[in-house]
Amino acid sequence: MTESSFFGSHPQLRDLSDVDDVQFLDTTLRDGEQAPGVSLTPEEKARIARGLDRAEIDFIEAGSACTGPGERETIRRVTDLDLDATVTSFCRGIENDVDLALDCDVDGVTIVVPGSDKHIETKVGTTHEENVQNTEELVAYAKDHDLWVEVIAEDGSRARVDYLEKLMSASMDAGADRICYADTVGHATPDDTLERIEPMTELGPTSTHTHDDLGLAVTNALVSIAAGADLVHGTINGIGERAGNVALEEVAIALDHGYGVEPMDLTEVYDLAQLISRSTGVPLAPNKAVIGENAFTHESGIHTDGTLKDDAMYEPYPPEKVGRERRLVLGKHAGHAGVEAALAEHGIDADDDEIDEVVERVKAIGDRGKRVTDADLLTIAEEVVGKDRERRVKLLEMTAASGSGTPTASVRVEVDGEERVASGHGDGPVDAAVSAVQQALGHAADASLDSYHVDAITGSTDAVVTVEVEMSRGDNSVTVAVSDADITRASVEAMVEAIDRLIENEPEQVLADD
Ligand SMILES: CC(=O)SCCNC(=O)CCNC(=O)[C@H](O)C(C)(C)COP(=O)(O)OP(=O)(O)OC[C@H]1O[C@@H](n2cnc3c(N)ncnc32)[C@H](O)[C@@H]1OP(=O)(O)O
Repeated sequence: MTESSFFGSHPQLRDLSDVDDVQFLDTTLRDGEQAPGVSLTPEEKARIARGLDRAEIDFIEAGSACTGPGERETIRRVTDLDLDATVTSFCRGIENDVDLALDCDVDGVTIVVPGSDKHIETKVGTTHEENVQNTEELVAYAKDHDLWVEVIAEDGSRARVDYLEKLMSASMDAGADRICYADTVGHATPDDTLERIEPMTELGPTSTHTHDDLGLAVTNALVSIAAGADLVHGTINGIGERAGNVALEEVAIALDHGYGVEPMDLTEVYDLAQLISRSTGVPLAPNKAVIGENAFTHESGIHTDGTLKDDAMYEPYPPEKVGRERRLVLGKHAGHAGVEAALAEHGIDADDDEIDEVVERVKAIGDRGKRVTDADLLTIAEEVVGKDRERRVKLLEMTAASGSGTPTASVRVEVDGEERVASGHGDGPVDAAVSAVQQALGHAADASLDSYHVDAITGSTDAVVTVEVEMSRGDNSVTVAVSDADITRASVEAMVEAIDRLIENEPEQVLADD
């Protein structure tokens, strides 16, 4: 935390560390779902809403009731959950939209009315005066129906400042609980934000809704709070229209780490981010703050060495703060300290010269543009340390069939020198083959598949694919990558090799035919 605050030194801004409470309105289920191609089922929305509630998010915008009966069913699934959060629906400045929201039993509505000339005249086709009057009537109508009401002036960042004040002031006078500044198209600089939101905060409780088209969504949210806003709209993972909404986890960590303000339970955020990514099909960028795969992963030798000496050497805050763990991985940039630590983790003793030899070979794999898996490291280490290793489990043969019927597969494996044959079925050929392997291996296959990742090396249908799996059994975990033109074969080979590694030091009985 800083001694003298940049924000606090500006006459119109408050010091963020003096802010008592900032609330969040999560709109992942509404604005987030507006990201092209995203559509959530009622079950998915309910699961995400429960996660948001666990993370102590204050408001959940569950959708836009006006969208249609399917959307209303998803909103009802959320309102039925009886969450601690206040559940809202987006409504246009239309009475019927409020009625449709009421049908979904929401606690409140965000009423979105046009704010800029463009939105008033060209989009909605009304006048400035009529827009104010309509807004007043709608707020009164929603309040008469016991709803919590926030009025959002759409495209507020391109609105005329005097008109924005007039519209927002009329909304508060009509009984709105809060008003919201919206940088709908992500056009605003911090100066634009301050110019518009500061007078709004004089009128009543003010929220801020920022988008990331200029990469300024977090900055503008922070400027808004410093100018007096006390509620931030945003989405987890920053999904949303175009370049997305402000990522709530980024605002949360900036407030927490920088200013000691805790607007949500950040320890829940990583699980939530993954759930949302899986449900929406929008992958998490590896370099994304807080939730990206690389946010707490160190590969380069200098960083790994520093991190081994002091966890905080190359991290602004510990991963546990956001429900994550640190990972040290090996690659082209590895150094002696990182390799030594990785070998120790796998119980391999090597002297300094042997470690240096392993470093050289690890770098050679990296130089070929490849990731270095645990299996690569262990194979290199075994060669360098001169330890011969007998594989206990080998895949000898595999066939898989899929078509209009249930996918099936059969495998022939060698287990401690003995051949076994088994078959299985599943949701697809990979699933069927994995089931067959599990049949063949019995208890030895009691390992969990923690991650499964496929990369096509070339972009055509005859591409060689690399399947990378991470599997664990008890406290041990291992990553293995296998490349093959056949995705099923690569998947099964990778899993069999991972299991072989995991049971390496286990007694013979573990592979007994059971
Ligand atoms: C900033 C934002 O995120 S805006 C939210 C975006 N969300 C959505 O669009 C929700 C999903 N939308 C839908 O399912 C459909 O667009 C519906 C059901 C809402 C409307 O469908 P349609 O009646 O077919 O209208 P259409 O989509 O063609 O056009 C939108 C209408 O909403 C009107 N409208 C847009 N914003 C507002 C507003 N803030 N207040 C009042 N009316 C508005 C437009 O003027 C237009 O009406 P018009 O055809 O009379 O000119």
